[in-house]
Amino acid sequence: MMEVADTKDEPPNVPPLLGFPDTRLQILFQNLKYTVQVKPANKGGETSKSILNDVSGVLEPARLTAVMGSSGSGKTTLLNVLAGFYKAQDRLTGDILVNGQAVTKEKTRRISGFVHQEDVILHTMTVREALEFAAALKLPSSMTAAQKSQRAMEVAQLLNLHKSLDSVVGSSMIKGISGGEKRRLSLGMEMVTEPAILFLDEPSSGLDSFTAFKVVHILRSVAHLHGRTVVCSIHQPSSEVFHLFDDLIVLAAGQVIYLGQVEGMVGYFGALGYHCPNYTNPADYLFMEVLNAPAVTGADDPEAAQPAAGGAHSHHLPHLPSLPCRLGSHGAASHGTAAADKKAAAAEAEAAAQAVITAAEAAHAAEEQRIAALIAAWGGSPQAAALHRSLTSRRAADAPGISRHAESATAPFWLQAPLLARRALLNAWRNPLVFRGKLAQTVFLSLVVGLIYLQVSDDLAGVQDRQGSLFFLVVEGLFGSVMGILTVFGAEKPVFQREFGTRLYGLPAYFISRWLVELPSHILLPVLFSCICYFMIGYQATAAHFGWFALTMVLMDNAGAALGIFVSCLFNDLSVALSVMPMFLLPLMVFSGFFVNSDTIPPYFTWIQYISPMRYGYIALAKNEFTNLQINCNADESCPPGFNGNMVLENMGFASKGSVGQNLGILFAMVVALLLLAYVALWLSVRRLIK
Ligand SMILES: Nc1ncnc2c1ncn2[C@@H]1O[C@H](COP(=O)(O)OP(=O)(O)OP(=O)(O)O)[C@@H](O)[C@H]1O
Repeated sequence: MMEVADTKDEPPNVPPLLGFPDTRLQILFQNLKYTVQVKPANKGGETSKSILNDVSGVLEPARLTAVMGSSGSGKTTLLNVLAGFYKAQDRLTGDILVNGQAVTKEKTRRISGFVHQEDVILHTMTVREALEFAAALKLPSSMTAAQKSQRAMEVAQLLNLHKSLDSVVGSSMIKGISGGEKRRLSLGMEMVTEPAILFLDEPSSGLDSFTAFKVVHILRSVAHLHGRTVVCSIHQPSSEVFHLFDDLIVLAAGQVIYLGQVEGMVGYFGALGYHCPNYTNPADYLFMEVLNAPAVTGADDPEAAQPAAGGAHSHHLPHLPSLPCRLGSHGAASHGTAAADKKAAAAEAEAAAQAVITAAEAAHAAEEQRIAALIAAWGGSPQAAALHRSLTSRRAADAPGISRHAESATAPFWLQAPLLARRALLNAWRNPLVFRGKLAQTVFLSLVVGLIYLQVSDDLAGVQDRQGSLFFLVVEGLFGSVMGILTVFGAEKPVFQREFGTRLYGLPAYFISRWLVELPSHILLPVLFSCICYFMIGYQATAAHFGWFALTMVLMDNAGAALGIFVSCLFNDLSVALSVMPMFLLPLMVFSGFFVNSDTIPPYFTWIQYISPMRYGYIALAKNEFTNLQINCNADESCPPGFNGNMVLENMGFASKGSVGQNLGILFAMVVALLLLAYVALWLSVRRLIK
């Protein structure tokens, strides 16, 4: 199958992509079996599901290989397995060798690029930015920024994206580039480096036939001119596109039914009795005649229900009984006759429906048998025997190994972090509603709380107002920021997971840059909040008191943000994260010292108060406000003699709970701990992508 025999013209205007070394990698896979654990809906326990079964083959460098098969036949799974994108808990047996060398998932990722079936690109980026971002991070550091940028533009030109360079990618909410342009952009982001192996899962889906032809032609050139190993899963290509491929792997029910040169496919299945009519697209023939039996075209046509001549290829549905077609009876029929008629009609309809079900089941069983026969035919074919001999001899032959040039570069942290920070800033800038929403919420809530507690009195009623307002502020500081970040971070997580999975950047650079970009808003907004409500409420009016107050609000906001990131990392689904958030927040709130005096908390719940940021925030605010506060009780209020703020703190159980500074120190440590937990949770959520 696999010598480089090129009889087709290369497309005229494909520039040589890069002066990258001509590293040629051959992938050999033998007896691959891949099984996943599935939890059937509405049933307990897990069951194993076999997806690939005894799949063997070879993918040659400088060849363009198509993987074809019906939907669900295992094409995506085969590409994922070969490219190292599968979960550690799933079971893969068999061998995958690259240039004769066994490879880890991580190594495979370093020597290959993968264009996934779904395009996941940050929706606020423009086409230019997305390509330049990929080029800046993936191309070697020996290239200058200008060279990387030029490379990105070359790829844009090649993929006909140059007219949309400044359009944003867009999302379901924001109109951006078209689906086909998005597909080409995903391809371009991988092609900037021209990896030694390029896997593409349905690169032409969503493209018109001319663009699909152009894209596949480019892939063919990349393979032929630069010695790359290019493998695409593809659905129903046009005849022109089909003939651009060199080699073909056909899968059915997770097994190989053909592997060889594209040109040999029709002859192979023809020998099995699947005749390809003249002037038919071979890909259509494969899908319509070989992979799927044609349905009955006319149930009443006796010829259509007969097996095809030759017998090997008889796969029509059995003749179905025609359904009764009754017109409503108008006239003089008696009630009794009508009821009997109705009953007979119902019985007839039921029998007909049953016959349809039985016929469908029989057709399904016949179809399974037919596919099993195709699998067996391939297993016993001389082509498969030759392939196995060749695989065995190649394994034994001196393996050339993988040249280090084949491994794509990973940008260092100092390059990744600023690029990610810049992108996050641009993202925030282009999502102004998020910031405006937060600003409006800050101003609105600070005015509301300011107006509710406007100029608290210094009598006993004022003590209650101070306690209530301080607790409200602590809760608002945490809740507001938790919810804000949970939605933003949760929505962005799929992009991070995809980019991290394709080794665009590492977790430290992403996490630190993302946090640093978030940080200013988690400082400025709580300070603004404090400025508005502090003086409206009329707390102790000294610079030191205000300073501690604002610092507490900043730390509460940051604790909320860190908690929000932590929870959004724990759950892959944003709606789950949102719905479980109260479960985290309510206990922290209840045991913060406002609802239950901290000295009277039941012993089995005491630990919760120590992990509640709201507790430390509330103690800090209460101490800041009540320490040495003069309270002037009215004549009608029953105050103990010498009643003052220090006695209020005694009553609240806070007198012995450390100074304002100490509580803020603990709060700061909690913010750091929550950020570390969030980092670990994020790492765990993506670990399966690389382990
Ligand atoms: N993690 C999984 N859990 C359960 N079933 C899975 C899993 N991954 C794949 N499958 C099943 O394995 C089969 C092959 O899936 P795969 O996505 O590889 O098919 P495909 O040929 O690429 O299909 P399509 O052309 O529709 O994309 C399907 O029946 C699919 O439902």
